[in-house]
Amino acid sequence: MRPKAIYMVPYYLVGEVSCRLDRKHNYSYAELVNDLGNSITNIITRVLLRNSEVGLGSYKGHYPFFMSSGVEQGVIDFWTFFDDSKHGIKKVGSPPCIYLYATAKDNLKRELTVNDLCSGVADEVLQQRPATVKVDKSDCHNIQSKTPAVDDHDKKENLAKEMKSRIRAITAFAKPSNTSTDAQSTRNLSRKFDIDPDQIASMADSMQRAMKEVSRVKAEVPQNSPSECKTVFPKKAEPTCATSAADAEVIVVSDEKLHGAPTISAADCKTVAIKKEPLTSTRTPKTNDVILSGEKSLPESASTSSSDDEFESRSNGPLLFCSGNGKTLLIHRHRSLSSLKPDEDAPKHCVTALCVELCDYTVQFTDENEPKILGKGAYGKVYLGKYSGFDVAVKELENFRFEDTLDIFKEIAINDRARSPNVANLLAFNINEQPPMARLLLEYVDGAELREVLFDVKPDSPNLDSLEKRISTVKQLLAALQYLHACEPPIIHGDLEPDNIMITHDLRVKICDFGSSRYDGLPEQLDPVDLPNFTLATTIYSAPEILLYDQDITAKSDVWAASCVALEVFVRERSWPIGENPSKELMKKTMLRDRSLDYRCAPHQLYDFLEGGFQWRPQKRFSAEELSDHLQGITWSSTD
Ligand SMILES: Nc1ncnc2c1ncn2[C@@H]1O[C@H](COP(=O)(O)OP(=O)(O)OP(=O)(O)O)[C@@H](O)[C@H]1O
Repeated sequence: MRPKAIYMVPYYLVGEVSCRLDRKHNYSYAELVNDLGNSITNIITRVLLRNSEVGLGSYKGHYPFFMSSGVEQGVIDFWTFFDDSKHGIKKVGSPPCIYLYATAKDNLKRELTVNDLCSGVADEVLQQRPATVKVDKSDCHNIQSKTPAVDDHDKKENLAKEMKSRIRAITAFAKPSNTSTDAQSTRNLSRKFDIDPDQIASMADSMQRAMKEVSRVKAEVPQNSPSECKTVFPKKAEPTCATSAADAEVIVVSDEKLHGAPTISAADCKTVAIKKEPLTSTRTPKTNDVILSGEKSLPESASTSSSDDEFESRSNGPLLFCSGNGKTLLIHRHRSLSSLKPDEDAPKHCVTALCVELCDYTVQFTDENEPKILGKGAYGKVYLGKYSGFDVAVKELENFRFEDTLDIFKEIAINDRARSPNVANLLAFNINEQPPMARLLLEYVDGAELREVLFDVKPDSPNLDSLEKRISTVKQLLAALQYLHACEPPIIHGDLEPDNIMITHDLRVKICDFGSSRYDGLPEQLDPVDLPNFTLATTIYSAPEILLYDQDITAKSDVWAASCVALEVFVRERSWPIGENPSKELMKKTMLRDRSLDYRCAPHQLYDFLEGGFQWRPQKRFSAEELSDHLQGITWSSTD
């Protein structure tokens, strides 16, 4: 039997780094960080943390991805893991393998695959001085074709040995206990491996930090986590700003504070400093924002310091879940906070927060000992779960093909980024390749689908029995849409319909299911939706350009769908009178015949609003913002 060879290749560079998700889609580092980046970098980090014991030779997860161990101003340290026994080096290159695309300072641009790393091409590339090598991006592909296939077992073993010896040498050099990291030993190592001494010093520095992080994570990840990974969440995502978990009971720091402070002390934890910046359509989230969500908004009065006594006597459950920029925060229930009433109208403060906590969830069972199912979708079921005492929704996606993993990453990345009070926010996730299973832990929406609220009312469903409630529902829906479209890059939901919109018992709107979403305006090759197996669902909420002309979803097609939903909310009838699931052909025929929906049964004040939303040509159609403004401007009389 072949020995199970697991290699970890430390790979360092100073400069930009980008990664590509498959052969076709390149992501520059800037895009990685600013657009998909926060999510993707962190997703990968999280996957690895959750599915693996990180450290030399102990990767047990299924993803031959790299792990970012902290990004600081253009310097990224990461390791590449690949598991020879599971995927084989030959497998490298088939999606969803992540390629590393190294761009050292100045003009050195080379695409590196794991194959390259293994065969030494990476080292060659890295050894070339950025200033003296100018490689055009178009050359990237050549590297791959020039790279010899590493099929031969002995050859792989030799490469592995070589890699390991390098790792050992640099690791020994970088060990915190090694006091001989002087100029001489740097020179020795530099000669031995033919690497620039400055680079050696920076590698050693990175390595030291990385090793510290690895030991910390290793100590924190429970032993049984890799196989039973469903309950494991990362402890901490941002080593450079980290504090110890013990300090992390209540940490909400303002942007300024986080940026200015390399560490957060226990004293900071006792101070809840809220950055008072409400999220509006014009104020889209910034990279470091974390938007409070969860059970309660943190009321303004919480921004005062609390006494030590109170701090000590907090109870166990987290008060708020925050996540964003890879940092997930559980702010624990604090006596002084928990006694406060939730402030319905509190602005959704943007705060920067850090520290995530290792946490478990369990699925909740009915009296008949069956898991409580909240809903079903195309891929799997959504269960009611419990997480640190709080109800959560656990969306399980099963039996997807390995190639579908990218789609799932996309849903996760977008859901993670789409943080709004009117979105069912993503709290955590994990992905298992074998058996194929992805779990998204979402904020639980205690209510019902809008479809049920409108068309299948149950006695305990939230109800929209007054005009005021219906107006508020549509306003919230448009606010959510406006927010998504104002993100940078804009997020297109792509599947707005009453099944994917939930209404809580206190009549808050929460948009779910980002499975069909995409980022708008990214060039085609950057768009993760542009995958071979991606098909757009057409429903009675599809805009004409999608249904009739097979165009891509856009912000304007979301507006069409939202207008259909708005009409349904107001008239409590299906927008198109052709049943719930008409065939595509019937839909097309009806749309071509009628050209527009009949909205004469809606309140007359809404005619202009609906006309704006149902403009046939997307260019003429209102934006979510215009629609929202229009609705705000309508005056209703008491008899309406
Ligand atoms: N956060 C949540 N809280 C409560 N219920 C939820 C939540 N998320 C989803 N559900 C329920 O589960 C159902 C299916 O969820 P969702 O639409 O996200 O799954 P899906 O597999 O993506 O579905 P689709 O087939 O539409 O793609 C929803 O319609 C809703 O009833």
